[in-house]
Amino acid sequence: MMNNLATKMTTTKAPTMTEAKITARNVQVFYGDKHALKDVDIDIRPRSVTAFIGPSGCGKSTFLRCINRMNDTIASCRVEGSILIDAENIYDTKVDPVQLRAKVGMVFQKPNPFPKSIYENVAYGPRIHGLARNKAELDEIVATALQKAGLWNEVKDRLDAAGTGLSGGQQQRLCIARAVAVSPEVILMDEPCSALDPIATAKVEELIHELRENFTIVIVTHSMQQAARVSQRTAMFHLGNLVEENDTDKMFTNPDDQRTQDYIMGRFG
Ligand SMILES: Nc1ncnc2c1ncn2[C@@H]1O[C@H](COP(=O)(O)OP(=O)(O)OP(=O)(O)O)[C@@H](O)[C@H]1O
Repeated sequence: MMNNLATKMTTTKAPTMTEAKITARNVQVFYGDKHALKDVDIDIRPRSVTAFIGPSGCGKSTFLRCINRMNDTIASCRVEGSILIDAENIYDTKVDPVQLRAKVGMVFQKPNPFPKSIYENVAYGPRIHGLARNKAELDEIVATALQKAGLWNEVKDRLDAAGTGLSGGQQQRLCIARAVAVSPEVILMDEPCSALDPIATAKVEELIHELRENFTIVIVTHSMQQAARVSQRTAMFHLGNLVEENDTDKMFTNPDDQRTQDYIMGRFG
């Protein structure tokens, strides 16, 4: 027994701080006088999917937007505390939010392609960030991003067609291709499937599964089933507090916090 335990202890490496891709400490968010997020501490692991769950208004999207400083665009919003990505404080005055958002891409609830061609939707980011030296390189980046987003075969013969002419599910994968095209390290997804039908949802979930090999993904979802299907870690928010963060399997079978238990059993929210 002791031997088994000793073997387990030497072979199972405990997660350490250095393994975190994103480290948040004492994060507080205010909208004017409203204290929307209170004292959030979390370590988010690289190349894995972390799901944020919790009842409406608990602060999931607010915290997600802290990770690429999208809250900077809301005048009444104030963020305190620190968020490190690869040990760099993204709230440091030296950090350029535009560069940060290339490193930390975002996919929104409603697919929002630009009113331009499929090609231009994907090429826009790499072009403004100077990632291609010529048209051939840009073509390559666009094709690769569309392949990674699982959309290439459906659109390769009509790259000049309008992005807005695609189905909702295809538009969302186009937005994922747009995020992937600038080679981000983190992809934030705010309820990316809420406007999609079950088939399109399944495709996006499959895609999340594949993208996890190369990207750190954080997803806000109202669907417990989706969190269970796509994530390895789950964080539960309630009334502006992060009440529990755990392995997804444990979270949905034997959570530590009564509020998580009540939420996943549908007792509130
Ligand atoms: N732009 C804003 N201005 C003022 N208050 C806001 C703003 N955005 C969010 N809030 C408030 O902050 C709190 C957290 O909102 P947030 O959208 O982060 O919650 P959520 O958990 O993502 O909710 P939902 O699941 O409904 O999207 C809520 O009380 C909300 O009303």
